[in-house]
Amino acid sequence: MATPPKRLRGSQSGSPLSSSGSRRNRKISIEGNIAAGKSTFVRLLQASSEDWEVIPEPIGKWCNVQNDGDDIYQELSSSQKSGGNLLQMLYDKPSRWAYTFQSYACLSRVRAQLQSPSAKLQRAENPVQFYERSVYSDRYVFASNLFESGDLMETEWSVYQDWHTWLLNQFEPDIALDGIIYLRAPPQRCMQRLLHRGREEEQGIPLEYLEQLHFKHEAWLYHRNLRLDFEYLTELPVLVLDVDEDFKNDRIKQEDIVDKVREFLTSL
Ligand SMILES: Nc1ncnc2c1ncn2[C@@H]1O[C@H](COP(=O)(O)OP(=O)(O)OP(=O)(O)O)[C@@H](O)[C@H]1O
Ligand SMILES: Nc1nc(=O)c2ncn([C@H]3C[C@H](O)[C@@H](CO)O3)c2[nH]1
Repeated sequence: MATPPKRLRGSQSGSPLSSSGSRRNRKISIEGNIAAGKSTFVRLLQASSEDWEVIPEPIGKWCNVQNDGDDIYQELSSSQKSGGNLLQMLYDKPSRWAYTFQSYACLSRVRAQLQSPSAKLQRAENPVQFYERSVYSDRYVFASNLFESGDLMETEWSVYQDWHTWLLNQFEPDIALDGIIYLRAPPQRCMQRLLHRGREEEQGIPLEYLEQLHFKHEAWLYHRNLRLDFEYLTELPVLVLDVDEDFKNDRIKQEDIVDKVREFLTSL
């Protein structure tokens, strides 16, 4: 069982202090169903404070898998190097690609959660890194759902959970979150936004899939009755924001949302 890292608290409204006395960077994950509006929300956050940095979901990497960084591939042409569009492969044939996808998604999320703050953030008074999803949604929403729908075999699910627990325990406290913001929207609204956005790989997604993912998010972050293997997660503060309504073109609603985020950060 993983326990939370020991942290020193700073002033009531400021960022906690690290053991060296400097302001400690806080890590917040933004969770929510497909097309709930996470990217839209993080763009709003990014524009709201110089102290806030967003680490987007590495979907570009999943849609164009490359053998980068490995010397033995240097001689290959770019088409030989390409591993293809893993997101498309997953949606076309989940039973074949679920395990590969979850491994790669988790690897890219560990990398993202270990990313050092930018130079600008290092100078910030109250630095906060916002992640679009986390190593936890990888497992407790997506992989778990793929297992329940029969697309991850029992052995694959066991192997995935084994290395997931081990890996995350190795990297704690560096990847531990300080809080989660759950963007909550009905699956029908997500479907509407998904179709409106028109990402090619997602056009065959049925409403039923979004309903399953919604159910997983609700159990984990709203009802909070999911069994978790990382002890600190059960106590982790969660801010639930209803994003059913359109706030894209409404400044007052946007300011209200940002105020709620500030208040949440102050409470951590
Ligand atoms: N509050 C909102 N009201 C109306 N439309 C919205 C709202 N939030 C997002 N949208 C629109 O819905 C679509 C999906 O939004 P977005 O790409 O931000 O979702 P996402 O949660 O990041 O998706 P994914 O899960 O695929 O990463 C976009 O076309 C966006 O413009
Ligand atoms: N199976 C699966 N596991 C994940 O960990 C995961 N994370 C994101 N996604 C899918 C949702 C969007 O289509 C698209 C962009 O969010 O990628 C995932 N799919």
